[in-house]
Amino acid sequence: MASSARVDLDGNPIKAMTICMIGAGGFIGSHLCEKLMAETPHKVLAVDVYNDKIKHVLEPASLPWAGRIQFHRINIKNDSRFEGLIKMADLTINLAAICTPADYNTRPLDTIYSNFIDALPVVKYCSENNKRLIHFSTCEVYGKTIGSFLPKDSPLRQDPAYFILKEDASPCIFGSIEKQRWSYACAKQLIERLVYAEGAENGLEFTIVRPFNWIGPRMDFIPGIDGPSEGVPRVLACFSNNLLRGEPLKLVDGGQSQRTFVYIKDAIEAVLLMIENPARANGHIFNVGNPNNEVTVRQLAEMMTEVYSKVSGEPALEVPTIDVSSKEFYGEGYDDSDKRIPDMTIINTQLGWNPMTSLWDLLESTLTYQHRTYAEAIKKAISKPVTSS
Ligand SMILES: NC(=O)c1ccc[n+]([C@@H]2O[C@H](COP(=O)([O-])OP(=O)(O)OC[C@H]3O[C@@H](n4cnc5c(N)ncnc54)[C@H](O)[C@@H]3O)[C@@H](O)[C@H]2O)c1
Ligand SMILES: O=c1ccn([C@@H]2O[C@H](COP(=O)(O)OP(=O)(O)O[C@H]3OC[C@@H](O)[C@H](O)[C@H]3O)[C@@H](O)[C@H]2O)c(=O)[nH]1
Repeated sequence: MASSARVDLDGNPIKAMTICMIGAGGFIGSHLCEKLMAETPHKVLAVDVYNDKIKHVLEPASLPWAGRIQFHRINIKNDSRFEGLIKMADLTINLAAICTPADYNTRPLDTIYSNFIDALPVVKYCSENNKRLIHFSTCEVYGKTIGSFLPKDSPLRQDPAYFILKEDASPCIFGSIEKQRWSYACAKQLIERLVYAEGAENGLEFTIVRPFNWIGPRMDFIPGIDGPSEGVPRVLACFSNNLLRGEPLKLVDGGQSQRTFVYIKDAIEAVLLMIENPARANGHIFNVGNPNNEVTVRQLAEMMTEVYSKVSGEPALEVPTIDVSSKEFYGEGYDDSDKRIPDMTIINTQLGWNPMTSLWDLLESTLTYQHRTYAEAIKKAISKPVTSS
């Protein structure tokens, strides 16, 4: 429940604010809207082209927070009405982006436009109107680790100095231009530099967030159910789809890449701290991830298979995974980040935030949600007779 006695990390009362949230209808936006409505007195001007994932927060009118959230169906690419919303707000949060790897090498122009060009007016309007901005970047701006360039048997590969990713020290290492996978990371890096420069030269109050694989309910879509049958979402949804359909999980290039996964609900706590502690968050770039939840993609597949069997009551497949090449799975121009462990010093020091949820626990709650939400629809889709055209 919203309460007027809420205080920030320095003990000062938190004043209710109006937040313009662009990309509010997506995975992260939906969780942030829920949190802001259920636990704070803030108002949200929610901007997106879709609202399916936040319908339950917008309706019915009897919701306890009705009147504190408004949905504006605006495509920021070609509709400048959002400038008015930024002017009405105290803070703008920009989440809008194309952010699925299957798009980076196959739709590089859309990817670059979405992550750089379309974000430009948001930064400009915030700067010109002296409005605070929280901009969502990505851990992909780090690209590959320095350690990945060392010989395979080099003992230095075990040295954290060669793989831990630090906001203020690590370089951004991308592949060649033909590896169009990096179109996204490069566009995100340039918009980060622009936001930073607006802060340095024009006094823009900004915070940049670098999410490290946030996962949980409502992430992306299940192909053929609530998204295109040929679509390729991020790994959580790809593997969920395989499990729901009783198919082996596809391991790209052997599933050797490593990731750290953080539960969306933990990560949202970090974002709320940024929102409500501007003095501690402004001018900073924050890694937001869980360094304790590191696995290879192969280990993730094995764990998801075990957890899904537990929550669905269905036996695991005898052959739970198959290998596919990245060219076959993603097409020409794909490349990968080898390893992503966030350094947590800055977010610990500034905001005292630490993630709480283990990978097993977050998969258990997420796959319970996936099973409850999609199992029936998948059963129906599979049992439909194939019609010849
Ligand atoms: N989920 C993660 O782990 C993760 C990791 C790194 C970075 N990020 C970043 O966080 C942000 C949000 O990610 P997400 O996982 O919620 O993705 P998402 O795709 O679920 O959400 C993005 C939302 O932005 C909206 N959008 C895109 N273009 C728009 C436009 N032109 N006008 C209006 N709305 C538009 C989409 O409709 C979508 O609802 C992105 O900037 C992404 O790059 C996310
Ligand atoms: O079915 C699949 C899907 C994916 N994968 C692999 O799983 C790993 C993770 O893939 P994801 O689709 O979750 O995406 P990545 O972690 O590579 O990038 C993500 O990172 C941070 C954000 O900016 C973006 O949301 C996205 O770019 C990759 O190595 C990918 O090749 C599989 O092995 N099988």
